[in-house]
Amino acid sequence: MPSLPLIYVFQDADDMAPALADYVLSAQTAALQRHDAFKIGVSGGSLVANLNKALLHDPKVEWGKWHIFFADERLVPLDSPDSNYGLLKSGLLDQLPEGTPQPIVHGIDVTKLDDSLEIADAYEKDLIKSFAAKDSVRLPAFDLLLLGCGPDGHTCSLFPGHELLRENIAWVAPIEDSPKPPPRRITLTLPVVTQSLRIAFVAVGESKAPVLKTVFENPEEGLPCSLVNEGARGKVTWFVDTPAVKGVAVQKKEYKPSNL
Ligand SMILES: O=C1O[C@H](COP(=O)(O)O)[C@@H](O)[C@H](O)[C@H]1O
Repeated sequence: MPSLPLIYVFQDADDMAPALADYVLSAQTAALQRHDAFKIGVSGGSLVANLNKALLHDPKVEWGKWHIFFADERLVPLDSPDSNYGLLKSGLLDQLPEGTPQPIVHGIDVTKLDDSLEIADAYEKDLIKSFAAKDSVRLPAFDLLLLGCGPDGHTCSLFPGHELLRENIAWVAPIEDSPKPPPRRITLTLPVVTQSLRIAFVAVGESKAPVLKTVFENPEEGLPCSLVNEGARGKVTWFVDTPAVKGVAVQKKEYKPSNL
């Protein structure tokens, strides 16, 4: 089992899309064989546009069997431009061809927006129910977690140097002081992230190059993305484009389609 993350580099987002689709579909196949459902966690941000390119017109995606959770969510109304739910809906799900079976999307309880702890606890209860982890001791294992990497190295709403990086009891935690607006959010915690069966980061564009240099060349700095690379050894794949790794010393691999 490889201990370093696999890093696939593509010319640009369009070039990346077929490989990303293939990777997601192979996770979907494995999940459907395992439990006839695909339990996937997604980030917001730039990831959604890349998912749109990869999956929107792919007939092999069994949307009706998808259970979509959020790796993190901002505590804002669902129709706010800051909502990760809203972004996924407008940026992908609303564009699916008419008649496409709809996935089950696990959003936050927006009636409790002023109580971040209550929202985090309710989301955790949803995970307990959805993953049948009744004793709430066994961590939920997403079939696939698709993550972004912020320019500061944050992923989910786990920010560099933040105390939440040490959270090892809660599965879902509130954050009231996110350095990136909006400040109030909930996030999966690191133990839940690294428990996932597969994790893929998607990072596109030159603006990601400085942070990816630190993530890959100086993992000892402990940026959240490096902590995921380390904590989920052997399960992490990066999909990046050439500008995102300009000047970064990484061992690039060529993507081999899974022949689905
Ligand atoms: O605030 C957030 O940012 C990260 C990174 O976003 P990106 O646009 O730089 O890719 C995102 O993954 C996370 O879900 C979001 O809440």
